[in-house]
Amino acid sequence: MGLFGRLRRRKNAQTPYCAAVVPAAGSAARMEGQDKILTILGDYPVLVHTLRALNDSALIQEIVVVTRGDLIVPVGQICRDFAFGKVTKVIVGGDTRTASVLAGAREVSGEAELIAIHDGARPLVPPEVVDAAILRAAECGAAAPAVPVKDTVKRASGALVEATLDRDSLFAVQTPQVFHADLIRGALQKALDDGAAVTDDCAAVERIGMTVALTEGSYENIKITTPTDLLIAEAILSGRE
Ligand SMILES: Nc1ccn([C@@H]2O[C@H](COP(=O)(O)OP(=O)(O)OP(=O)(O)O)[C@@H](O)[C@H]2O)c(=O)n1
Ligand SMILES: C[C@](O)(CO)[C@H](O)COP(=O)(O)O
Repeated sequence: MGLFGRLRRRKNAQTPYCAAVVPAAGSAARMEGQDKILTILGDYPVLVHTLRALNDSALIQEIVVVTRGDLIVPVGQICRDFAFGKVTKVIVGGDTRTASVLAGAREVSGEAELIAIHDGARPLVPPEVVDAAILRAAECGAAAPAVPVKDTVKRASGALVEATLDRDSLFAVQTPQVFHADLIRGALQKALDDGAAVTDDCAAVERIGMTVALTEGSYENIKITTPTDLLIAEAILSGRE
């Protein structure tokens, strides 16, 4: 039976077994010297917020954390200290996000039919965003949360505008991006083999001709990329208390 046939058959049954892969092996080059994975947000490291959101999801059965070699010990300690019982492995990632995600996707258990890839640097993902992406991927094999872009977006050459893009068709994509396990392993391997620089996992799937469904994201599901994002994240967190 084909990839999507197997998933469709389960549509009205239990949600397929879903493993999360958390890429947290980046170098945080845009953070002006702060290590964004371990930096404190509210009372806890960023990664603690991220893992708590995934560990608490009833639709996620196991979690593989991918980190840098120099962070293996502190990250492992965090998983024990905070009793994240679904974390089965903490492994070392690669030079690119794609290599890190693929390393994690290869370490999930054979039971996993779906893999939800969620940036370690997106600590504020709401539970309904996680659920919606997993449930949609269970139906169609590939899904990711997104929000409509709020700015007017220009295409430019240097500092000269070439065109104003149609905002109604533009979305900012987030994580978790959820895929059938074999599909994402194959797509990421092909992207690496081809030397294709993809900035998200959907792009690896798109480039082999597969369709990705979008689900409702959240403007609070920001990625900590620059120091300003940490300030915004603190404000979002305070608003939740
Ligand atoms: N080789 C890499 C690069 C990135 N990531 C992870 O992918 C997520 C999204 O990447 P990004 O925000 O770009 O993180 P960094 O690569 O650390 O940031 P920068 O590009 O500023 O160095 C982060 O959780 C990051 O740790 C990873 O696991 N392995
Ligand atoms: C995967 C991602 O978070 C989706 O928005 C994003 O593409 C990562 O990109 P970055 O280049 O690592 O910031």
